[in-house]
Amino acid sequence: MSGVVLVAGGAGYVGSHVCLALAQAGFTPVVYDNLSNGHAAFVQWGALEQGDIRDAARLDEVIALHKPVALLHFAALIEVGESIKEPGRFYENNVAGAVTLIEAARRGSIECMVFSSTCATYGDPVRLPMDETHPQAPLNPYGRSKLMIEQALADYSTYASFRSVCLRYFNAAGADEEGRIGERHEPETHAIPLALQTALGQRSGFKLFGDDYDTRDGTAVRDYIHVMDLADAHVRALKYLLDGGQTTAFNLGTGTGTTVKELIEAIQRTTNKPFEVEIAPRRPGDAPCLVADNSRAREVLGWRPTRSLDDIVQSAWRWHAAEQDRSAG
Ligand SMILES: NC(=O)c1ccc[n+]([C@@H]2O[C@H](COP(=O)([O-])OP(=O)(O)OC[C@H]3O[C@@H](n4cnc5c(N)ncnc54)[C@H](O)[C@@H]3O)[C@@H](O)[C@H]2O)c1
Ligand SMILES: O=c1ccn([C@@H]2O[C@H](COP(=O)(O)OP(=O)(O)O[C@H]3O[C@H](CO)[C@@H](O)[C@H](O)[C@H]3O)[C@@H](O)[C@H]2O)c(=O)[nH]1
Repeated sequence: MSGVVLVAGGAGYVGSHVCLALAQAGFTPVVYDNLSNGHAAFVQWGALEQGDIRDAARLDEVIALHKPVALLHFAALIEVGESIKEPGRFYENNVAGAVTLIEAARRGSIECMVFSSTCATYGDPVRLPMDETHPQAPLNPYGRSKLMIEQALADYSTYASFRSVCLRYFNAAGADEEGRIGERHEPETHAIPLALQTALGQRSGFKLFGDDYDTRDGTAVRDYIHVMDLADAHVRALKYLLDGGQTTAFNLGTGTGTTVKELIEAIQRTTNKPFEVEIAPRRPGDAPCLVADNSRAREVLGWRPTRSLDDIVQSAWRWHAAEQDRSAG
């Protein structure tokens, strides 16, 4: 399969890795990004069209120019803490922006889209691992903004023949194995980059948020999934839709949980640089344990995560160490 695909938010962390996988699979990604949190240097596998998803006229222009066959939508504000402080920005960008984008796609005769959703739409687990039928009760405006678009997409499918796949990522992590792109969020709030920056001496210590959870070592459990495994799932979801597949959602996680302590051990082993870990209070809004049941993506998309936690940490370490060298040079 081939064709031009519009990648909204493709200059960001996950979107740029998906562009790499799309190009490897024979597609032509065109990135549409306002560069608010993205990086022009991450756009290496197709054109960059600068623009905002809330700008209908600019979207019409770009879609008319490139005539994409499908849309992949990553463009969003992503920081949970910020969403609690400024919910309106999240509803404006992630909800109103997504609707503007979907409407532009429909005007441009695009019939389907892949949407970046999140396990944060589930909220506190009522059973583990979580499958796609798990109740969705987000704990914060970020998660709710994503759930609202999932619900809008269900209506677009039922009433407007606009099909979609919602991909509910668990914890995206790691980097392109060749070190061309990686995770660069500003400010950074994710555990792996923060710990690696601590190992590099860029931060004085790592704060571990809570060691009093009801888990095997008291620290929170997450399902870390390699960003290139995520990218592979996007290519499969796109092909599924282009083959006429119906609207649905898939969990993207490995099915294996890792505690924060285990994660820090893996990072110290790989980097061989011990660093100080301070036990801090729980971070508000954090669930004790989030682990995916990924059976549906395995069965319907034929997807299998192939990279381990060590692969995640090693690829991320290479990227962060090279970033440090780049900024020093
Ligand atoms: N990183 C994770 O662990 C994770 C987990 C679950 C879901 N997600 C979802 O995946 C997607 C990508 O996340 P990421 O980590 O790559 O984030 P990111 O911030 O690196 O990428 C988001 C991109 O969207 C762009 N963008 C934001 N608002 C825009 C707008 N109004 N118009 C145009 N471009 C805009 C940013 O400039 C950035 O390039 C997001 O939708 C996020 O909610 C991420
Ligand atoms: O300095 C830190 C940072 C994180 N953690 C812990 O490490 C784990 C992972 O945290 P993080 O990397 O911040 O990811 P999550 O908060 O698990 O991921 C959320 O954040 C994403 C937004 O980027 C959402 O999309 C995901 O769905 C959502 O689960 C959690 O238990 C945190 O409490 C620490 O102990 N210290």
